Amino acid sequence: MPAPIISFREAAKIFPGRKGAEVRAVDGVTLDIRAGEIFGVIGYSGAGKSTLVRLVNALERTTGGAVVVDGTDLTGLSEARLRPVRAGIGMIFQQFNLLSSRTVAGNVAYPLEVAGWPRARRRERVRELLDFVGIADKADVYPAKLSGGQKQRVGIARALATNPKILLADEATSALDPETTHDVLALLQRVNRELGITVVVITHEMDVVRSVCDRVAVMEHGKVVELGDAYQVFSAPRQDVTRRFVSTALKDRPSPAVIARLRARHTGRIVTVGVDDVSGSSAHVTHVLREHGVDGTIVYGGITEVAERPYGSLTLEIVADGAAGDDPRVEAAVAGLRAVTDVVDHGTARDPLDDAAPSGGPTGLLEGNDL
Ligand SMILES: Nc1ncnc2c1ncn2[C@@H]1O[C@H](COP(=O)(O)OP(=O)(O)OP(=O)(O)O)[C@@H](O)[C@H]1O
Repeated sequence: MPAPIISFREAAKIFPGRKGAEVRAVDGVTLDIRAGEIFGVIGYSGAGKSTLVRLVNALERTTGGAVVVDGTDLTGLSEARLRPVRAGIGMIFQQFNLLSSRTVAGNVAYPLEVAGWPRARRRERVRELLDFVGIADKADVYPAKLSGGQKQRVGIARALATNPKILLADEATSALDPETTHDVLALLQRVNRELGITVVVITHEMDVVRSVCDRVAVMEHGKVVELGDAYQVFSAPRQDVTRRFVSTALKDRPSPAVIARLRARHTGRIVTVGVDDVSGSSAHVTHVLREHGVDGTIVYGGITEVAERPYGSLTLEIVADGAAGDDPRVEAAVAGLRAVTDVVDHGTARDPLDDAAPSGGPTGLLEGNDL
């Protein structure tokens, strides 16, 4: 297992609040972020995500516990001793934080000027960075003339200028439309894979975690309440807060209202089956239906990717001989499906079932998206 590049050890940040009350923004977090991964921190507003990540570059100092970055314990370090640690960390922001009085090239050159790079090397490096992020043609343009996606590319180029080992992305795509979000996330993936940079992504969007994160920590009230591989967290969320986030990113499960409409529209047996790359691949499902001599028509659902692996569910209307009504073959097919994947049996219009509990396969079923 790769060594951690960032370790939180019972890390705490308590702010003095109003009327002597205190705000426990980060409340005893113990967590390792591994070198080379894309790590997501997700939580609702006020959960403590930004504060946690600001402890990494000491924009905030801990009030308890420790944060160790690339082997250096930041606790009590002087500003001078923090400087080399900070030089190894780049950061990008939701609002981009570009200097409006400087051109794109000027913005990217800024950290190099601060670090004392000579002019010729600066020029070369800026060109290289703008090429990497795909906006070489905008070098002489001012930020006001750029789209949000282009501004974030400048932010990324600037953050990478001095070759950091870690990139902190604080809601970096929250101000962007879905298509631009996709492009910027793809760029962050290249930063991770091609440059070997550890990326920490703070977000309130589970879709961001779904598309790029290897692992994820879910924060609530300053604490990490769930931690794991993104795929595992999606397929078997343990906490309510995590389930709520997961259901915002996976729209494949029919809500009770949708199930009622499906039952009204289709006379056959309505069954939702999980699809993943371990147990319930759609090939297995098709095979079971054929084996029992029944037909399955897809009436709802979707398969997407979580951490680049297939995940989702299909809701099927299962009938034997094209006829509605009880048939032992349908019953046997549903039992057969339970042997290969997780199944929720919604029954039929005449005989509805409310089989909300997960059953069958190895992973827990997600609950409906009836939020
Ligand atoms: N400088 C500060 N002084 C006092 N309280 C603060 C300060 N910074 C953050 N907090 C409080 O700490 C808690 C956690 O804030 P934080 O910004 O880390 O949460 P977050 O999960 O990043 O939320 P958001 O997405 O809204 O920024 C909140 O209650 C916030 O009001």
